Amino acid sequence: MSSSSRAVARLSRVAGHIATSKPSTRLSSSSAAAIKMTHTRKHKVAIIGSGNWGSAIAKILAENTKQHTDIFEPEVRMWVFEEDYQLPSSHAAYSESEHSKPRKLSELINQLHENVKYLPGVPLPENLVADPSILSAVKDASLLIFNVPHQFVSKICDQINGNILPYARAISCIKGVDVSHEGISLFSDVIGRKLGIYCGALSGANIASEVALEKFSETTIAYDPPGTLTPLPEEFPVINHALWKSLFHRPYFHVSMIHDVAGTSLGGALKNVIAIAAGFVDGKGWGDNAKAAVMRVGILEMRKFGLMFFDSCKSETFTEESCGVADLITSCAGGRNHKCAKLSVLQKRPIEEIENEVLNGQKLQGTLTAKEVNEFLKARGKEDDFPLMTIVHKILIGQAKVEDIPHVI
Ligand SMILES: NC(=O)c1ccc[n+]([C@@H]2O[C@H](COP(=O)([O-])OP(=O)(O)OC[C@H]3O[C@@H](n4cnc5c(N)ncnc54)[C@H](O)[C@@H]3O)[C@@H](O)[C@H]2O)c1
Ligand SMILES: O=P(O)(O)OC[C@H](O)CO
Repeated sequence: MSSSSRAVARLSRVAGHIATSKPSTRLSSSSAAAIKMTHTRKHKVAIIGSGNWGSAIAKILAENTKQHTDIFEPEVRMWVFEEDYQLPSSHAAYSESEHSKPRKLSELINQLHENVKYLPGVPLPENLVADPSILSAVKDASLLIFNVPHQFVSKICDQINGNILPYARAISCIKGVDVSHEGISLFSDVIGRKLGIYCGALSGANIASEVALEKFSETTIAYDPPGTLTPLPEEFPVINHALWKSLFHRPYFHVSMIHDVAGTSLGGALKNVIAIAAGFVDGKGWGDNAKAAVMRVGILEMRKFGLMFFDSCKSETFTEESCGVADLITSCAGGRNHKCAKLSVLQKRPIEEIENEVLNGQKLQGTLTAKEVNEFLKARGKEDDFPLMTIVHKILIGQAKVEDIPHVI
């Protein structure tokens, strides 16, 4: 084992996340029936985050808590990073007396049942309550769903540390990695370590706007808790694969449950870097064959990265699950990272300028991830093992050109 993978394995153990070689499980859509009905308490669900994906997932959660009231409290709290928002006069609910000035986004969401800024045009269930106080949002929640751009996670965990149920369990829907001088960590591990709870991961080929419009897609949830957690009181329904499936699965959003948290998280994080390369190639107008070459090399580098640095990572997660190759394909076709990279080539402008101009407050994850992954690889002398991810970072910082991409394919 290399020194870096030893360091990573140490970090994983500190986080209490030691992967096993358990096989993946695929559950039937009637998994709610598989949950024993001997409990007297129900799970309360909170979602931390209300951006584009945060709101789309919150909609799913609220639909399912309303449907499975034997397992879940119907009300879902959604933490909103508060901001003022001016409702456009073209909005159907606009009234001169109420909306002529900017209003708090959380108030608008609760009044209109729509996240008018980050998921406009999509009705949200009325049992979804926007909450600008993070402590109030997570209070008494036994199921915590983290869904914010990855750069904000650490601070959020610091804010809620000590204010959550000790037996809560979490799922991270975040696509990114945490790089520090100690090494690289999955956000599921960061959340678990900072809060002293267990956190699994959800990731898949899931463009938020499509999921929100209930166009069919599938996703992967990885959940593999160690046996050393603060026990869940017996009054609650047990938190297992069947329970998570009841919370996330919809007729239009199919869930595959597996145990490989590292592979699931890394697929979502690293494809964002490859999607930038695909956007560069499309910006140049090199065609679908060139983009396919980028995607082929991209999935190989993603898998190599996982297997080299995370002991628990499984090859098949990248090739067989939605969080692997399928997410890479959709992101290289219709994702924000691809779109902004393409526009930056077409308009010959930095990608950050494009991000600020066209995303209306939504955040790219690939630019920061390219930098973070490069820092990690460079410190270990491994840049040459990952030439595509390395060249993307160099193009972003002006040390290479898009024309250099074919040389690393
Ligand atoms: N949008 C998608 O299609 C999609 C799909 C799957 C996964 N993801 C992943 O889900 C995660 C969340 O993405 P998203 O699309 O919901 O977010 P987003 O891109 O819409 O980002 C905007 C959100 O960030 C919040 N924010 C801004 N500044 C903040 C701060 N200082 N502290 C805390 N929050 C702040 C905003 O209030 C808003 O809720 C990301 O890791 C992303 O890669 C996104
Ligand atoms: O829009 P992107 O590039 O952040 O990608 C969105 C999702 O991750 C696609 O699965």
